[in-house]
Parts: sequence; structure tokens; C-alpha cells
Amino acid sequence: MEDLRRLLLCDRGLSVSTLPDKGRCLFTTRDFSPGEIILSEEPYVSVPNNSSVKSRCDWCFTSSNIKRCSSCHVVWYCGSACQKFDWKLHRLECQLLAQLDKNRLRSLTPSIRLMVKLYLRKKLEAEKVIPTTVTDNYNMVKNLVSHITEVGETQLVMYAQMANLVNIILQWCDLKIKEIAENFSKLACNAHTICDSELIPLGTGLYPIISIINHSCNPNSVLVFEGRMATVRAMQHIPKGSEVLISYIETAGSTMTRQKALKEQYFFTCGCSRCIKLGQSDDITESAVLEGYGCKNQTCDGYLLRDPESKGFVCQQCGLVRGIEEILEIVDEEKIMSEKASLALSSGHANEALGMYLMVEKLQVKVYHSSSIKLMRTRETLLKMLMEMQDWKKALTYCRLTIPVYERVYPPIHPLRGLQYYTCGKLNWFLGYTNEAVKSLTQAVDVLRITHGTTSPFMKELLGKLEEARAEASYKLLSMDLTNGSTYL
Ligand SMILES: C[S@@+](CC[C@H](N)C(=O)[O-])C[C@H]1O[C@@H](n2cnc3c(N)ncnc32)[C@H](O)[C@@H]1O
Repeated sequence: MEDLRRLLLCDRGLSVSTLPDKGRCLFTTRDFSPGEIILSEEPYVSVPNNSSVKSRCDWCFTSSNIKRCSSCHVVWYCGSACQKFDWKLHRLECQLLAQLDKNRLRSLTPSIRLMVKLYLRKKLEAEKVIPTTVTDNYNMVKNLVSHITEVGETQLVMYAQMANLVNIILQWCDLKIKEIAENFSKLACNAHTICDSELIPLGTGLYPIISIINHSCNPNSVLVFEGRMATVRAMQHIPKGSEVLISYIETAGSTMTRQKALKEQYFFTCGCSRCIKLGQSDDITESAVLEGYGCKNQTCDGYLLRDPESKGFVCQQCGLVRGIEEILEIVDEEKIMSEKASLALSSGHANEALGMYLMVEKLQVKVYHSSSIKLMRTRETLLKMLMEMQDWKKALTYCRLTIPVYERVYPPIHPLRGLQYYTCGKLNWFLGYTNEAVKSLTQAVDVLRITHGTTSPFMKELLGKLEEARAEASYKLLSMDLTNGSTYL
């Protein structure tokens, strides 16, 4: 820990301190500017979320040109370079996986594989096959919080079952189920979901230094990935002596929803600048808007609060009372339709699912506030489906409908907000709305150059698109001037 402190302090303008209510915390020892890289780290161990429909390279996570390992038939690689990087560890894993029967292979989830890889890495470090560094060694894993004493019984039983399976796979006589179970608990509150630049999950990785970073619902930094490499970037000016904070959860929800998610998975009560407002009048309003019902009068955009005197909710804008029974009737209908729609979508009946999601949206418009998160999620699903069907016009309509809610629930610099502007820009571009495309792509660049940097292939593509759109907008303007000019002649 002392070595780590010195290393981080000297090289990166960071230091590790321990606070009684938070445990280890990462602090800055110099200023960081918006978009600046605070920390980059390779995973200690990682694993892709492979499924029967899509597999990825075990090292770099690409899904292109991958081939299955010819010995174990479980792990995939995109080429000999990635296979070589992974070979020291996979050589051992390969022998173990090759021995598993069909039933065992079916229970080989990404979490189980990650744990097997963790123990194999520990063994290879002990045997000096894999060299260790101050920031890359099993002691870093030992230092992670597990919260094992706070884990509920059902979860403990599940960890024990998973530990048993790891034990069967490894076949080591000195392994203790209790220790493996505790390591599963560590993974639950320390491992990170590896995503692509568009924040689509690809797998899971354990990044021991990044795991020192605590959470805030109003973070000053963001975690993004390029392949397996994780990078924490400053989202704003971070003065020397500040704590580096990222968000562990989806921050769009109400304070109560966020706190519930943090308590359930990470066992703490967040005391960030947003969470301390819990129960204050602004917080109650925001929660009613985001997760509550809308006014019965469709032309009124008021939010509703429960009327303690009557059996209903009162619109805080026009005073209209809405009965609980009427609300529940629509909510029930919406729930049933949502379940059917999701089933149709997962069974590959895209057209049927689209019709159902449109009905869900109609019901949600009837019952929820216009800035409801549920309604926003349905519109995101519709947007995604329509894009897959290449119905750009309708997709743009739904994209536009989500933007005001994104602008309400996410701060100006937030990757999801930047990505939604990007989608809007691309759709405008496909449809030939050049000026709108320039506007949305500019908004996307303003956000994503800070959260994602400017050098990744993803960002280069975005910057190229913006340049193209700008050139076309200028060309159109010039042609219009010439046409107008010729009428005057
Ligand atoms: C990924 S670890 C972060 C590093 C951790 N503080 C440590 O000592 O290793 C996640 C755990 O840190 C603690 N934590 C993170 N953010 C916190 C916060 N804002 N307030 C209190 N505890 C927090 C919780 O115990 C949580 O389960």
C-alpha cells in the first residue's frame, strides 16, 4: 500500500488516503483539466460476455474474425497476437476447460470464468511465470472490500454454490470455499463492466487501481474503455486535493432509486451533493416528475403528488385530481403489454414487438409525466428497433423525444448525453437535414471529446462526420446563394 501510494503520488498526480466512512479514496495532488486522463489501467483479469449468438476475443474483446481455441473449444481469439498475450494463463485454463462435460460447460458463466482466471493468475504469480509489479499483483485483490458480513443469506448461498463450481473446475486440494465465496463478493462491488465506446457492455474486468475510486451521483470523472484498457477522465476541472469520483450506477433515477441500487450492490449510503437533498421539496418534485404520474389533462404538463385526504393524486400545476384506480388500470395494462413486447423482441419477432412497444408508449404517455424515465426507456427501445429496421425518419422522431429528458437527467458533460446527440446527428445526416446534423454532431463532439478523448477510432469517425456535415452545409448554402443570385439576374 505504501509503495502504491508513492507510485501513484509521483507518477500520476494522485494519492490514496483512507477515510473512516468510505475506506480507501483516490485524491488528486495536482489540477486536472476537463478531458484529461487521470488514470489508465489494463485489467488484472477480464472475461467477455460470450453467448450462443455472439462471442468475442478473450483478450481484446473484438467480435470480428474470431476463431475458437482448437483445444478447449470455449475461448475465442481474433488472431495469434491476442492468443500469445493470453497464453501463459490460458495454457492452464485450456486444460481445465477441455475436461469439462456438457453440463459443467453450461454453468460456466462469465463470473465463474473470471474467478477461475483470478486463481490461475495468483498461482502463476506465485510460480513467477507471470511477473508482478507494485500495481499488478494479487495483493491488490486482497485489499479490495468484500462486504461479506453484510451480504444476505440468499446471495451467500449463491456465492457458495459458485465457489463450489470453481473448486471443481480448479481441482486444487488447498482451496477454501469460504475464501472463493468472499472473492465473489469482492467482484460484485469492485469489478467493472467493460463497454465499447457506445457504452454497450462487452464483458467484465477487475481493475485494482480503478477499484480504489469511490462513487458519486454527481461525479467529476468518467470511466470509459478502449478494448480492454480502462481510462478514467476528468469531466470537469478538478483542483488539486479533490477526491476523484466516478458513478457506479445509472444516475438518471430519483434519489431514492439511486440510493437503493447503491445499498443493494455496494452496501453504502451515498452522501453526494445530490443525495443529501433526499426528502427536500426539490427532490420530491424531481422524483414525482421522473418516476411518478402525469396530469389527466393531456395538455397540462404538471406532475402529481399524493393527496393524503382523498384516494388520488393532485396535479401540482392545474389542481386536477386523478383517481388511483384509473391510474392502476392503465399501469397494469402497460405492464402486461411491456412483458409481451419484451418477449416478442427476445424471440426475434421484431415487427410484432414494434407494434407492442408502440402500444406501451401510448399507455405510458397516458399515465406518466412527459419526462418519465420509463417513457424515455420505451422510446430508447423504439429508437433502437427503428434504426435496426432502417426507418430513419421514425427513429429520428423518437430520438428527438428523448433529448429533453436526457438534458434533464444527465449533466451537460455526460457520455450518454453525448451519445444521444451523436445518434440524433447521424439520423439527421441520413435524412439530408444537414444543418440539424451539424448542430447535433457539434453537441456530440463538445461532450464526447471530454468523456472519450479525441484520439480513439470512434472519436476520429465522429470528428470526420462532423467535418463532412459542415462541408455539405457550406456547399448547400453556397448553392442557395448562387440560385438566389441567378433569379436576381
Ligand atoms: C470499488 S470500492 C471503492 C474503494 C473502497 N473505498 C476501498 O476501500 O477499497 C466500492 C466500495 O467503496 C465504498 N464506497 C464507494 N463510494 C462510496 C461513497 N460515496 N460513500 C461511502 N462509501 C463508498 C463502499 O464500501 C463500496 O462498496
